[in-house]
Amino acid sequence: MPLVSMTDMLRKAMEQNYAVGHFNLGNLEFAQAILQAAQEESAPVIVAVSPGYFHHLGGLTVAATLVRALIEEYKITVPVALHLDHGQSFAQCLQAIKAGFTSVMIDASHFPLNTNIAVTRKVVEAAHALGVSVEAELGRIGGQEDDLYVAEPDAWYASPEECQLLVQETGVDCLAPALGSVHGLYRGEPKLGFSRMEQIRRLTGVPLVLHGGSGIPAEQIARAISLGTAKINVNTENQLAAVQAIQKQLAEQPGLYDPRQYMGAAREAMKDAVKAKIRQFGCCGKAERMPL
Ligand SMILES: O=C(O)C[C@@H](O)[C@H](O)C(=O)COP(=O)(O)O
Ligand SMILES: [Zn+2]
Repeated sequence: MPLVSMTDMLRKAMEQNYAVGHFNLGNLEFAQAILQAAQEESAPVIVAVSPGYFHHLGGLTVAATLVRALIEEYKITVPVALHLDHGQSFAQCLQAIKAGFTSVMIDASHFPLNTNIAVTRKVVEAAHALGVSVEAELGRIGGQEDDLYVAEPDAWYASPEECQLLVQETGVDCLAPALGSVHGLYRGEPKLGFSRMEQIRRLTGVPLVLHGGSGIPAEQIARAISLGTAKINVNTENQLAAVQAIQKQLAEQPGLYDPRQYMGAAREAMKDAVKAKIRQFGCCGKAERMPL
């Protein structure tokens, strides 16, 4: 089955009130777990690679080749989009497209709005000419730069009017507005900006993306989906599932050294974690089967 862009899968998700899971690729076992879970749940899925992992994975071409090979080997028939996560520049987005990615995110959110619009528009023009979907970001999603947000609390929540302008001026396929979610573990209860989310959905009309999808309570996920969130990014929960499974194996068998055993346990734990997210997002059974 060929890889597909995110455009149709996200439009359908928004119309039918569910979200497609975006899961980041950390190594071989992540790829295996994500693809097998999606296939077993009959769900479209987004496999994502962020720049911090390029070196670890051996580069973008290795990541793309790995995903394509596993799709063929496992006879995956659900739609799979291969997505560049948090792309940092026009050049990096082109590099991903050249490597075979079918979707890119251009994260120009740290620039002033005009520059964000200009960079995003350039990526959209190049990507759309090749049938590749584009995600943009506005505002700043917390995580490693938490101190910045203490100094600039408004940056946690994107302005609906600026989101409208960004979408109108660029033609992006989906938008990740900062709405109080953070990457990694939450310190306390997440406080998503639902009224802004509703306004942004109304003003932009595009599927919305929720970054920092790990650790958000189920009722907030359901509410976000009801307000137009059609893509939810998850990484930390899969990483935790993997490391906890490895720790358990090693605690039970301290002399263990065969990676098939401890990495196999990690893969099974991630597969269960991905399946649970797919079900929580209402995406189970939503795949239109693709030809092999
Ligand atoms: O960790 C990465 O490199 C990717 C993440 O930024 C991803 O885009 C994301 O939003 C996942 O958030 P998490 O579930 O809080 O790790
Ligand atoms: Zn993210």
